[in-house]
Parts: sequence; C-alpha cells; structure tokens
Amino acid sequence: MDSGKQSVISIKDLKMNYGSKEVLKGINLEIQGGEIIGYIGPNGAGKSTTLKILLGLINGYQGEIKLFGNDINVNPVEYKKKIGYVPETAQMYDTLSAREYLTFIGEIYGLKYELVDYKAKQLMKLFGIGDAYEARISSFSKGMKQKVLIISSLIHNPDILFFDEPLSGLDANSVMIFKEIITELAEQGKTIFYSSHIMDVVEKISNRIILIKDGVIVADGSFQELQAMSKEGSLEEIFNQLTGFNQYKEIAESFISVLKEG
Ligand SMILES: Nc1ncnc2c1ncn2[C@@H]1O[C@H](COP(=O)(O)OP(=O)(O)OP(=O)(O)O)[C@@H](O)[C@H]1O
Repeated sequence: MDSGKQSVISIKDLKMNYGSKEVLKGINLEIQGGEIIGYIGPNGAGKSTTLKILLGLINGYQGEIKLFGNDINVNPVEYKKKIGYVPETAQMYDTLSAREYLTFIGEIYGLKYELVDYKAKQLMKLFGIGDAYEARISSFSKGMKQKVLIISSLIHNPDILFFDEPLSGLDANSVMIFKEIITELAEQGKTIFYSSHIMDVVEKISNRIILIKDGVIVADGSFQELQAMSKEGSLEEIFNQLTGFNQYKEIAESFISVLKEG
C-alpha cells in the first residue's frame, strides 16, 4: 500500500530467531493512520513476537522498523509515549488499588497526577466499575482486571494501539463498548493493531486483515478482498482454508475416542 503518505508503522524484512528456530521469516508491512489491522494466525505463528518487537520489548531481530518515520532504536522513550498496549497476559501490580495502579501508569507517561486521577476515575465509571476505584486489583474479577488494563493502555491518548487478545474476560456489553471505542479512535486517525483468535470480532472491526503463518504473511487485505481470494464465507472459514486446516471433524472424533479408552 503506497498512498504517498508517511506510514505510521513501517516494517521491512523483519526476521527473528529464537536459537535455531526461525519465528519471523521476513515480514514487510506499511500501515497508515486510521487503519484497524486484524493481525491473525495459528498458535505459534509469531503474532505476539511481532507485537513485542514493535513495542521494543524484544531485541535481536533483523530488519528495519520505523514508527512515525523514526527507527524504533532511536529515541525509544519518546516513541513509547505514543503507544498503548494491552498484552495477552499481563503482570499487574495487583496489591495496588485501581487508583494507585492507573495513576502510576499515567505518571510514567508524563501525565499530571490530578489529571490522570480524574481520567482514570471517569473511565472506570464508564466501564461500569467506578465503585472499585479504591479497591485492590487482587480482589477484581478477570473482566474487571482486563478493563483496568484497557484503561491503562488508553489513558495517555496514544496514537498507536497494540491489542493482544484484549477482550479476554469481558462481558458482551463491555465488548460492544470496546468495539465502538476502537472504531471511533480509528476514525480520529489512530492506528490499531489488533491480534486475536476471535474471528467474528476481527472480521467486523478490521479494515485490513493480515494473516501470518509460520512467520510469513500469507494474506493481507480487507475482509472482502480475502473473501474474493479464497471463495469462503466467514473469516473463520477463510482462516481454516488459508492455514490448510480441514480435518477438525476427524481430530475431534479421535480426541473423543481417546477419552473413551480404558
Ligand atoms: N522467549 C522465547 N523463547 C523461545 N521461543 C519463543 C519465545 N517466545 C516465543 N517463542 C516461540 O516463538 C513462536 C512464536 O510465538 P508467538 O508467541 O509469537 O506466537 P503467537 O502467534 O502469538 O501464538 P499464540 O496465538 O499462541 O499466542 C512459538 O513457536 C514460540 O514457542
């Protein structure tokens, strides 16, 4: 995709090995502001590894990565202020209260305590957990913790959002709120990089879907383009076809017959 505009995210020939295992084998991507990228692929395909490299959490890769036109190794502190991240599994400081945790994160991003305290409280209220603002995170349900994580990724109003399975534990109403937030943020020009296994959500919210398998991109286009290419109906079916998977019935039957043994 070359619109003449500077890419918000530019990835050139990204490769990553863990020991002798090649996890990413040459990823090339140009992503513009306002795009919602659904980043999908089978377990172990290299999705989280890509996100962690983009976030500067893993080194030792080959290739070139630019965010807002700047290499991520130059001035890494500055570019991180423009990024929000919801990890697949998070280590939270759960002996802290939500207030302590969110104000701590906000201050790391350079926000004044009073402002981040106000914003955090309002956002928790809007997510239906305002009453828990002073409670310790260790007492929260899974969905409540996930809401705190989502708030912590957005509180500094970043320009790029990386979400790794962000809906984990959220109830259906909260999922609707979250999807609406994502859509509106993209309309304001933010870039969303969304990795998930929940295909119907990816199908609905993404305006571009990138499928990786064994560390390479095997499809890149809108849902309609992927549909036309693979002649399949839903994204789940497209995913099954492009990842060469069509034995789910046989595997389920074998699984059940093993259960019955003995
Ligand atoms: N720290 C590590 N050391 C060694 N191998 C790793 C490490 N992290 C990831 N891997 C391997 O790299 C491969 C890609 O992992 P990654 O977590 O990026 O996959 P993924 O696409 O996010 O998978 P999932 O959908 O299961 O979350 C896997 O084979 C994994 O075992």
